[in-house]
Amino acid sequence: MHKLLSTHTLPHHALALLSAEATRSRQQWLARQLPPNTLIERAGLCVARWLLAMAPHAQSVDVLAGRGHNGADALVAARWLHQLGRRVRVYAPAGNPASTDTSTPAQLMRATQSAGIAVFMDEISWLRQQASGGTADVLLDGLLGIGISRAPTGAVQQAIEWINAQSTPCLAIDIPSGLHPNTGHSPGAAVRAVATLSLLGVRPGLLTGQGRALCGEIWWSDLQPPSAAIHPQDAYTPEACAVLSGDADWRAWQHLHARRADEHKGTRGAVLVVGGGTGMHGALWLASASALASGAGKVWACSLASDTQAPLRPEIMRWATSINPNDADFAGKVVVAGCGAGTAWLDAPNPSTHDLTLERLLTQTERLVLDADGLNTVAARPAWAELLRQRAAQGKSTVITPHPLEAARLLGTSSSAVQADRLAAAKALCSQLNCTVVLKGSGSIIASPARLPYINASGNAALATPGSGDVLAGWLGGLWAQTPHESCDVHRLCMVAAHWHGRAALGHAGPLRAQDLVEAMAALHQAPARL
Ligand SMILES: NC(=O)C1=CN([C@@H]2O[C@H](COP(=O)(O)OP(=O)(O)OC[C@H]3O[C@@H](n4cnc5c(N)ncnc54)[C@H](OP(=O)(O)O)[C@@H]3O)[C@@H](O)[C@H]2O)[C@@H](O)CC1
Ligand SMILES: [K+]
Repeated sequence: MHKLLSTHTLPHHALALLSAEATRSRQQWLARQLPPNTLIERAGLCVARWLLAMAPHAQSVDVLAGRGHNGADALVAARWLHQLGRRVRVYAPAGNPASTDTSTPAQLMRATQSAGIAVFMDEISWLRQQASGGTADVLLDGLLGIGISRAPTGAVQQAIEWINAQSTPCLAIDIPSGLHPNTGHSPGAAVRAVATLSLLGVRPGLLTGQGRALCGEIWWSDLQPPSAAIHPQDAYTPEACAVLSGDADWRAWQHLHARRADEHKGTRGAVLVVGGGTGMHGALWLASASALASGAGKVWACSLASDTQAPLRPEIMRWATSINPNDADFAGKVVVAGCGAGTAWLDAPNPSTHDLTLERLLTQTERLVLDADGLNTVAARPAWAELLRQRAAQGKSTVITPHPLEAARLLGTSSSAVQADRLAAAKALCSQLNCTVVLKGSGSIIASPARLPYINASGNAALATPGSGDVLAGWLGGLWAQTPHESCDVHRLCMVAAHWHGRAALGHAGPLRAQDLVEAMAALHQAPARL
């Protein structure tokens, strides 16, 4: 049993994630090699141990069991907890299985009743029992697992709503009931747990969309005895559908790009940030300050408005081709474009103010991070979307960093449709625009052509503040500028930048204001390892 994620901890290593379908095939593969019901018995014992470790004080446990195998896990756990002297009550809202039902969950239900555990089959008797017997110390959610096929209705829906109305903490078996294991979307009512124990691997839905908010702390178990040959749970598992980022990749980037004693600013790359339309200079300055704090050697900021204010940091150079004619080409620079750009590129730009039209950036830059209003502009101009799409074939690299609404505009759909399946949306954008996509939001997704998507493990609601996305775009541009072309894996680089961004918020109750976020990220630069 391993702790994967909490408000104060992140996974050390990247972890391969399994879809519900891949989990089922793994389950069947394991079941064929073991005596009947071994996995369910292991799962139930594992859940009981976990509950006792999470709530050692708990003397009474209310177990909610559905009619599938998630409920079966709950019933095995109930039996163990009962044997260990806890007061256990079971509520099975789907009712008594038919006497002719020989399925494992039905057999376990009969065994639970024969073991003398109090089992309630209807809501009225359950609520009466609550009123007379008092509340339990902890709730165990085994209503629905990865077999969810629709939004919960009827007695199951009511049981979910009952759980969420209690002040008693709820621990979820495998997945909070009602949450979709692959998408992280809940089509209706879903349990809000304080912790979730994922079984036989981890599904992506726990880690993106509503998953992080509903799961609480995330734990997992491969259900293998310690001596067993473990099915490899690393980033190279062939059945994986995505990979969760870990600290190790982030640390490795820092190790590989540590500053050597003989370096100077010219060896740390150059970034040009373009944005800051009228009234939105803050976004430009935040992205520029972030690129600078990431370690980039030279940072220019180009404002798309004429009423430019002083930059946030004196180290940042102002870009105007009339001022710096020698710097007027993009060679060797990473360009971060769009932060606070507003509609500057759609309204006919004034060439005397700047000559950085979006068309020019799309056709001439070698390495481009397109953010915010740069994306809204592309969404509004199909011809520019086509220019973006063609960049890969011309050997130019592009990263786009949309939030769900920007992604929806690019895909011609709604943000709720994007949020209903974030992995699919990121992959669709990636293939539509032939570039790397960082889909922001809870559990950011990084998708690149022909690569397994990453889900970012770090980050929390402290980052849900204005300017936070500008900081990410600038930091990403800064890291990219410091990574030599020949060794640059842009997909991985985006994961490192997103992980770094979220890591700065670890343990913050929030809100983390964007300027403070830049400083918090800068504080995470690490000294090179020593002997
Ligand atoms: N088998 C094993 O060896 C192992 C299994 N494991 C465990 O099994 C879990 C998967 O079990 P599972 O496949 O039985 O699905 P599960 O999630 O319990 O529910 C299916 C039932 O719910 C019903 N139902 C569906 N949607 C509904 C809705 N919205 N509202 C109401 N009802 C709804 C559905 O009914 P139906 O759609 O058929 O009408 C069906 O009766 C997995 O998450 C893990 O905990 C692990 O311990 C490892 C070993
Ligand atoms: K559950």
